[in-house]
Amino acid sequence: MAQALSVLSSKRRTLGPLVLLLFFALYKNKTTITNFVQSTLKDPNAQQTASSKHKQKQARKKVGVNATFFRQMAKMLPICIPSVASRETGLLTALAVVLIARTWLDIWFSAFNGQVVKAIVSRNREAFISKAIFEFGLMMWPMSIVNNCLKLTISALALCFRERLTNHAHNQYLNGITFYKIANLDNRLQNADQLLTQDIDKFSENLSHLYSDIAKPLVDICLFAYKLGEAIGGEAPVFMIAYFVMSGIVLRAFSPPFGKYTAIEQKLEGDFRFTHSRIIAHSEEIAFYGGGNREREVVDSSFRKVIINIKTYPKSVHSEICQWHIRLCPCKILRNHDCLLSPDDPFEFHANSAHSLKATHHMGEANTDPAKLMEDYSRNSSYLVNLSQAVGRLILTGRDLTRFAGYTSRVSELFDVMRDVGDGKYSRTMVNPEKGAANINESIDTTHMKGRIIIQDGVINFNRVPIVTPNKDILLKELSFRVETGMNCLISGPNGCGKSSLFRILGDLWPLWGGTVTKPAASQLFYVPQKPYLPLGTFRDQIIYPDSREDALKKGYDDEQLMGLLKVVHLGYLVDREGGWSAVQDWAEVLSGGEKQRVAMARLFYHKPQFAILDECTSAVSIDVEAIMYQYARKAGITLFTVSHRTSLLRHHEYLLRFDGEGHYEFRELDPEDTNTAFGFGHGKTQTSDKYEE
Ligand SMILES: Nc1ncnc2c1ncn2[C@@H]1O[C@H](COP(=O)(O)OP(=O)(O)OP(=O)(O)O)[C@@H](O)[C@H]1O
Repeated sequence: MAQALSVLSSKRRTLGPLVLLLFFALYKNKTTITNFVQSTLKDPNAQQTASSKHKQKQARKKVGVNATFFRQMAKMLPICIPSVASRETGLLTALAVVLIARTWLDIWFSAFNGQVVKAIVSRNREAFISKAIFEFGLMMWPMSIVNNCLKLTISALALCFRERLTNHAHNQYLNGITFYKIANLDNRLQNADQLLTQDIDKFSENLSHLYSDIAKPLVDICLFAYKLGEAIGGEAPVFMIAYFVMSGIVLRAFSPPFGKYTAIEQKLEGDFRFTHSRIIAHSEEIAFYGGGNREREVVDSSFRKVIINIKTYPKSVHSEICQWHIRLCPCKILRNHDCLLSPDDPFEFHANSAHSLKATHHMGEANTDPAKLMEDYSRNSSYLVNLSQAVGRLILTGRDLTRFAGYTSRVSELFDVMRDVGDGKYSRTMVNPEKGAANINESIDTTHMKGRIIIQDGVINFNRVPIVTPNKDILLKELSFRVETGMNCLISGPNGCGKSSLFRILGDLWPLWGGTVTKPAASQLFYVPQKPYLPLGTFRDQIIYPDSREDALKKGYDDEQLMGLLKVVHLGYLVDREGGWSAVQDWAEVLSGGEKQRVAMARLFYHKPQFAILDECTSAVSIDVEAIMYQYARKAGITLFTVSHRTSLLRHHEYLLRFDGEGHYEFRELDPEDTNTAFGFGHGKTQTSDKYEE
């Protein structure tokens, strides 16, 4: 009874933190309260704002420990732990063993503490030396080994999770042209690079910690509660656990939406990183324009958003309240509890210890030996502190779990988008013409589209194919033409009329909305853009990309053969200049614009496809070398589609496909002398860009 009264009196002290929490919750929810007051006063404007805000809120995804989180985890966990016989299961088991060992050592340490205190109080020199020096010295070894094993196992587990998730993500991201679709068709993900690198890493690290953060306190609670029950009866652990459960519920109810904050934080970090990546990618252009200051504004503004988000987010205030309420407050209460008197006050201790232990000692008669009482005090106090810390840690893990939900939401969205895009579904925000300029989110399922593809060698045939952008803008209602091997075709038209779009449809980058496309297999179509892509690797890799050296040798191309191709494009000098075929450089920086375009043409000759699409890809090449390259292509049996405004190219083509930019086109045989109609001269929108011909 005395104990119960004491517990009640201690409870008063918990009101302080609860009041603080209430204020904190009111502060946090002030927007909600304002909305509530406004709607109660029936202000129509306020109501409208509240309703539109509500719609916006609904539209925004809720990130937290909810049903969605558990669904997402149910999909992610099998990726992280693929089977019972996996490395991860082994590490999880090892971690469980280490955690139990750690708790066992904590229990040993609590008992040891008591014995050392007893030795000091009873002035037993021998016991003190054997305990404090020998036993403690001996136990330091397993303690440090267990602690290190704990850290090592957790980081090994995080690494395994990261490896699994990253491999899974790479398999999906680099499967076919998923990476292109994510960047160009679907606009749900911004900065996929941040998701694939940082977010997966953070998710893995948090997941591995979460396991130990949940498992360790649970083991601690069971063992320390049992030990404490044995020593002083069941009331103290029961009261303590009840106190913490209540605190947990209150803290959980009033805690800020950590999951949402984490998701926003990661997105802003991704945007910030993107601003820097752009500076690296476009350093030359920015330097020529002297755009350093402008870029600085962009980078600073992005960084400011990151900082403001972190500062606005009352993480530290909440964390302090939690720490105080959960860790320190109960310890203080329990220290003041009548069974555990202040050791600073030995007289009071002596006077009250017998009564206290009698009241709380489960084992029956209290011992009045001060040394024994001191030992019990020290050991039980240690059990209590450990128990309180374990329950406190478990509750704080709830907060970490909410933050973890933020990473889970981002990584899971990455996997969802990759899966959708891989299945031919994409979603994008489009301008809704019926509702002014309002943006709408539209999901497009390309698997239900009516377009048909027929694979056939030696021909490209478009039969009533609409040219439609991913935004569903119709550039051309129907396009029909047929080109067979040997019929080079020039494509002309004003900017933005859909020339490149035609090839995106031909190359399966964009969905086919209707009609029939007949074309050879993908390996027999080759695309050469105006700005050629130069991969990481050796100079040889630039010519044979995406083949490896082994592939090239299998096709009969050794370095000598490759040199033959380089000579066709007048680049034979480059091999010596750059240090040989195996030299590795940042080729995009080292080569000039014309050299890059000629490397791309050498690559075309190496692959020798049936058809090639040359999209303004010789704009920086001199006319004489350009002519040599076109003649070589014809000899090699490569049929060309050329997008260009250069009149010098007319003689290399037999057919013309001309768009007028207003939804019309013509397909006809080409008269090499007829430069006016070929390029639509006189048409307001058409322009030439041939700097070499003047
Ligand atoms: N990923 C995309 N999403 C939405 N619209 C796009 C996308 N790419 C291009 N477009 C739009 O499609 C239209 C046609 O673009 P396309 O690149 O085919 O033009 P083009 O005829 O090749 O122009 P240019 O001669 O300037 O290269 C343009 O209005 C462009 O804005």
